[in-house]
Amino acid sequence: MKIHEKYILRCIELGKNGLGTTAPNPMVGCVILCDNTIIGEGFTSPFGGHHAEVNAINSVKDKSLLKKATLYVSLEPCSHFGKTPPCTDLIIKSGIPRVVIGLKDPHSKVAGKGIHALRKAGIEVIFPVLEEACEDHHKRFLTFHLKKRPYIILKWAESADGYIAPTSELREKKPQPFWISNRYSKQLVHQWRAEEQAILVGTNTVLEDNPKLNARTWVGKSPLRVVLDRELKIPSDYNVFDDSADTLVYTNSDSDGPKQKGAEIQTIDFSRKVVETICQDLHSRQVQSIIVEGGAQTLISFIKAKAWDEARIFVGNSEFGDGIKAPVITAREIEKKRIATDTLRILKND
Ligand SMILES: NC(=O)C1=CN([C@@H]2O[C@H](COP(=O)(O)OP(=O)(O)OC[C@H]3O[C@@H](n4cnc5c(N)ncnc54)[C@H](OP(=O)(O)O)[C@@H]3O)[C@@H](O)[C@H]2O)C=CC1
Ligand SMILES: Nc1c(N[C@@H]2O[C@H](COP(=O)(O)O)[C@@H](O)[C@H]2O)[nH]c(=O)[nH]c1=O
Ligand SMILES: [Zn+2]
Repeated sequence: MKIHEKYILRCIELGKNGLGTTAPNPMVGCVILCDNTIIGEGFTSPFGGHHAEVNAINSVKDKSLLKKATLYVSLEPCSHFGKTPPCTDLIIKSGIPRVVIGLKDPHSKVAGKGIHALRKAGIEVIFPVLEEACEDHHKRFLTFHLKKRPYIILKWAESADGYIAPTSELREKKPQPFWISNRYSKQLVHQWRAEEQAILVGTNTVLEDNPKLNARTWVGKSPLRVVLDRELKIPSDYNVFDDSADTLVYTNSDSDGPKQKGAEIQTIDFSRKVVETICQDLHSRQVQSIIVEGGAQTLISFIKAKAWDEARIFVGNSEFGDGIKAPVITAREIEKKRIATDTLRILKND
């Protein structure tokens, strides 16, 4: 591996520390190298805080070394005033002579302007380096800006014979999820929930499972719970309206419906292109990533609309024989691994 690639990879590793806290900012990583020694490192602080470049420069003890250092960063440094001043100004002021950038920023406020500002100041700029790996790392941010919708992760658990739920006779009367995957997978799902900004489920899933949809067995913020409820029939004492996370309800009903405590009720037209409408609305709310957790009808509507980027499928070891069929999906499998008794398959929609 070439030297620049090695340090851009390190930037990606550092950037991962920002997963779940930086959005709508990208989770950037930054390394400062002098005489083959790392003298500073940083990653994006939680939203509103410092960018990765600022944290990396601040971490350098002997600032005089910056005059002969190289700064590596996974995404083009910003050149505009957002919540914080432009990183390009700080890099130029610090006297760093060389900057290596993984990927150009697609954000209309940056898009090459950062590179231009650095070069104009006489800094040597090298880019792109490990562009594909940086694109993958910044997939949420890129999808949001380029496709004008959140990065969409479909997730479900299916039995060994391909069902997401058994027949209603097999289920208990009381609303609760019928578990297919094991408790290790369940905790992993809570980790995933803490990594994304929102989670969406269909009406039947809420009525039949009364799910909590939070990240209660993991550290971090629970996502915004997004619930489809065309006729506002979900009872207001259901778990999705508890105070463990915010909730947004998409409805077609202009009647007042039950008064869901604290939940935001958004009326949309359910008669056409529902998935596209939801994607647009979530984009306007600055939601950069969402997990769609089911049920089958909801997942299938996202698959049909080609509105998905990744599918994470747990396959359990029990067989149901009958029930609600899991969605059928064909895409490139990027990972397959065992989680105790479960198999986890991750597919990518290229
Ligand atoms: N194993 C697993 O991973 C999971 C299993 N499940 C199980 O799945 C079952 C529920 O699945 P399923 O019956 O398919 O129901 P869903 O949870 O997908 O809900 C379907 C309903 O949601 C509304 N809806 C969903 N998508 C759209 C859309 N694009 N446009 C308009 N309305 C939409 C409609 O309600 P309306 O008709 O009122 O307008 C529709 O009837 C439950 O038994 C649950 O336990 C659920 C999640 C995950
Ligand atoms: N049954 C099933 C899942 N079901 C999903 O999890 C939801 C319950 O979430 P919570 O109330 O927060 O625990 C449920 O409504 C459905 O969306 N998930 C899985 O990983 N494996 C499983 O076997
Ligand atoms: Zn910046």
